[in-house]
Amino acid sequence: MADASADIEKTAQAKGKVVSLRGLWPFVQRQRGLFLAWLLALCASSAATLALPVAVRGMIDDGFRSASNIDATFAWLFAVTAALALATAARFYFVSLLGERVVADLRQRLYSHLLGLDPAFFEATRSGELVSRLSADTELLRSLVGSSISVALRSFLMVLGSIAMMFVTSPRLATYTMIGIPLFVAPIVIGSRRLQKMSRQSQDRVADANALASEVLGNVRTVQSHAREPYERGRFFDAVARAVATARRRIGMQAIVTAVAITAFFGAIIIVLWSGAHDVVSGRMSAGTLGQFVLYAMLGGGSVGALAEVWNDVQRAAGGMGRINDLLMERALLVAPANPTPMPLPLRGDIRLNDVVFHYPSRADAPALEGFSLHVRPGETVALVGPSGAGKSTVFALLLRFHDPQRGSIAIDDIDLRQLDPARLRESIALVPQAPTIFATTARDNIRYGRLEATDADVEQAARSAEAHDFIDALPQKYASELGERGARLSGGQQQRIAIARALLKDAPVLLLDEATSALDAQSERAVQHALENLMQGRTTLVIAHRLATVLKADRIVVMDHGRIVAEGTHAELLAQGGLYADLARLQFLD
Ligand SMILES: Nc1ncnc2c1ncn2[C@@H]1O[C@H](COP(=O)(O)OP(=O)(O)OP(=O)(O)O)[C@@H](O)[C@H]1O
Repeated sequence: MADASADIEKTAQAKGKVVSLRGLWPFVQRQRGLFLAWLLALCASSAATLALPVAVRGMIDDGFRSASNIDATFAWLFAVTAALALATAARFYFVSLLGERVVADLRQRLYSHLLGLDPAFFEATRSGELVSRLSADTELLRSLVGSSISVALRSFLMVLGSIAMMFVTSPRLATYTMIGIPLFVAPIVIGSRRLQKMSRQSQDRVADANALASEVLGNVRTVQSHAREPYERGRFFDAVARAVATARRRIGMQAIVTAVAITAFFGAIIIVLWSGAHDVVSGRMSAGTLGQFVLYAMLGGGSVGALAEVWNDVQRAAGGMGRINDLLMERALLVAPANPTPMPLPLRGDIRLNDVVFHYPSRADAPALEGFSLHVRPGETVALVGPSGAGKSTVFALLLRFHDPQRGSIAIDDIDLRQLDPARLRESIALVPQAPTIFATTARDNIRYGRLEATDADVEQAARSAEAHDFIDALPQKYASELGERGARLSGGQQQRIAIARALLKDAPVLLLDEATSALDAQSERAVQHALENLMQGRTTLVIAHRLATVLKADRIVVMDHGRIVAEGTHAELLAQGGLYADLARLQFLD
């Protein structure tokens, strides 16, 4: 949690190669109309800006000669200003909308791409990281397309236009200005580089403090149970103080750079004015022309500044796009074959694991299943028991085709899972996990997750069979009550019954049940057990068993250890054999 928030803040500062932004082009192309409208408005507003100094010269040189001249030049000035206002408004509108649309499109595509990736990908990637790609990085791109690129291109046009117009206005002054520029710009560039580094350090310090706060607040019970509030307060205060100290150095540097920039900018203009004033006095140049030149110089200088400022944003957005590109390049491996075998209807629910060898991608040295073979007949209930890490959950993961085994095969109704479309396969299997997910929505929609088209009556029917109806009915808004973090909190047993109701609605022929290890009170236990019996009726069931009642009811018990089956039989047979099962039973079921 702490890591994730620090990641979000730190990665958002990282810069990337500007070529990564090429990945954005297809998204911009899909908004061709808006893009062209923006370009047109951009050209119009740039032309109007560049026309302003010319209008000002007309005003200075001719405007004061007669009343009619005054009216004409001021009308011209007004027209240019009006054109500038209109074109700027249009540019702002088109480019902001372009930014919103491009990023909405990118977000949607990225999200649906992520949903299609393999479970193995999600095991290796933290969800906080993905959320940061979807939020912080796309936000960077929104401000890039919606503003920075526009500012960059406009400033670029302004720099080119101003330089050209400076040469048109006074080649001599323009040449001097060009020669003088590097002398003024060099200290600013050097200062800005240092400033950037300091600003990164300062952001890192802030991120450190935030990461610390998020870790402590996320685990506040542990902190309070150790009475470590003063200690944590001290740590946070130190972290904040470090952030302020770094920020102070940055602020000092920024003040100096600003002073140098102002001196360089206005100093240069004063020098140009001074030299131009001599030209005006000696009659080589009109006062209006000098005014025009100075305005172009200011426009050009200001635009260089804007370009430098925005360049930082462009590089940061490039970093974001690079990371998004990497995600978009991820390919799912567990996809449906070109011609998937259709799921048999009705599915009998015959399951066969044949000499399966499997290790998780991140654990090549440690096989989770080693030569594992199991046949579960249609309608049979098989209980998997074994110590922690024996490979029980892995059997479930392989049956759902979250991974493919490295050796051996897995078949349902004698069809190899690899010949099926994974989505169709998963529709035929209901999983009731140990800690079910309760979404932040109503109780009704939480159950309906099992079958989206189920009617309210179906949902209630499922809830009754899952022994969930009574407690839902007792909630303030009954089935319309919000659950999840901000809604009504449910007990472990109640959550399980919601999951059981979901599985009942799904009505899949194969059931994978991971019993909760945490003990429920006797009443909840009975309710859950009863709900499960309703659910298991007529389905092929594999259950990771932690309760005596479950193993007693199972047709067969399979004892696993180190990824292998070490014993098989009924409870009584296995107890009689002694060994691992007898030990486990003593610890788990019979205490
Ligand atoms: N996503 C994963 N990535 C890497 N290794 C994993 C992963 N999940 C499980 N393992 C490893 O695979 C082995 C089998 O784990 P599995 O979760 O199947 O055991 P289990 O019998 O279900 O244990 P428990 O009863 O504690 O849930 C263990 O050694 C475990 O560390």
